[in-house]
Amino acid sequence: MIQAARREFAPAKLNLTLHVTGRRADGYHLLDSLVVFLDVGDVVTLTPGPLSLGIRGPFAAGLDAGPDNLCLRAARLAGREAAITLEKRLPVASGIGGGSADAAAVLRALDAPATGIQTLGADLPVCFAGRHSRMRGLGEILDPLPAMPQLHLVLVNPGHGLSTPSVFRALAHRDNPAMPDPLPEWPDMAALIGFLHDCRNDLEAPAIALMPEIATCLAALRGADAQLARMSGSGATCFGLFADADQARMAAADLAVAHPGWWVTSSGLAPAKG
Ligand SMILES: C[C@](O)(CO)[C@H](O)COP(=O)(O)OP(=O)(O)OC[C@H]1O[C@@H](n2ccc(N)nc2=O)[C@H](O)[C@@H]1O
Ligand SMILES: Nc1ncnc2c1ncn2[C@@H]1O[C@H](COP(=O)(O)OP(=O)(O)OP(=O)(O)O)[C@@H](O)[C@H]1O
Repeated sequence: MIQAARREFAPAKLNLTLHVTGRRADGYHLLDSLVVFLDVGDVVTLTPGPLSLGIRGPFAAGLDAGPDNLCLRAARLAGREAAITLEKRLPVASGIGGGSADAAAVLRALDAPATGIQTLGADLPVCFAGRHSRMRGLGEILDPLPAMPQLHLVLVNPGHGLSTPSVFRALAHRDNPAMPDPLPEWPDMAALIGFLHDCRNDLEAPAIALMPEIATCLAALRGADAQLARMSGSGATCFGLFADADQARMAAADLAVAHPGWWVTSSGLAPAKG
């Protein structure tokens, strides 16, 4: 059992790019992705007590607190007991890694080692490290990114979850080109955005085929003057990059008014980890 209470932020994960470069015999896909962490996220609090989970917050209703919840699976993997409270602020099954972020936060709060964490999900290693990374392999090969300029983001989710396996199954071409190696430096946001325009999220087209509203989200971000709009992960959350924090905040406010059923928020990057 843990000795003292711990509170841990579980930042949203964003795939600025997601290239699917192959598929293994076991059906898992090889990825090449720029992954960054945001200043929006869930919060987990652990207090001494037998293993338990309570969920509150705006997206609590969409999530089961049973034994399959990734917070409980993470604690069991670590072999530790704690009373866990999850403040669910991120939409569930939305391509921004909520479950993986929560599991990683529980493991950090328990000072658990990284051993075996990928059994909880392909996004676990990057979320556990919590560092802006180039992520390859199935998600286990991580290289820190060159210094990132500050980004001014708006996240938009159409309000329905999307299953990751079904998006991978709907992918038409599985052998797509990787990102350049090595990656260039990005001295400012313009350089990064120029680079991102030459990259892709290969899961965007299959996700749109399954949930056409994703295309509406992307069009709305572009209509709000985003310099780049793209889907994250296996969707359905999309992000727009804006010129500055004020423009991002104003675009988020306008989009929220125009689309009351959507989850809309402005965000910056989480502070870089050393
Ligand atoms: C798409 C990403 O969000 C990109 O960051 C992640 O790779 C998905 O990570 P995750 O949600 O932790 O995914 P997991 O729970 O491990 O896998 C869900 C399902 O996605 C597919 N999957 C996932 C990762 C991967 N490299 N290849 C895959 O084919 C598999 O069908 C798998 O059963
Ligand atoms: N703590 C948790 N938070 C969110 N989802 C969880 C959690 N525990 C288990 N799950 C299950 O995991 C599934 C994926 O949820 P999650 O929010 O991690 O997806 P995602 O944002 O699409 O992730 P990714 O970007 O890694 O594909 C959901 O269907 C949900 O039922």
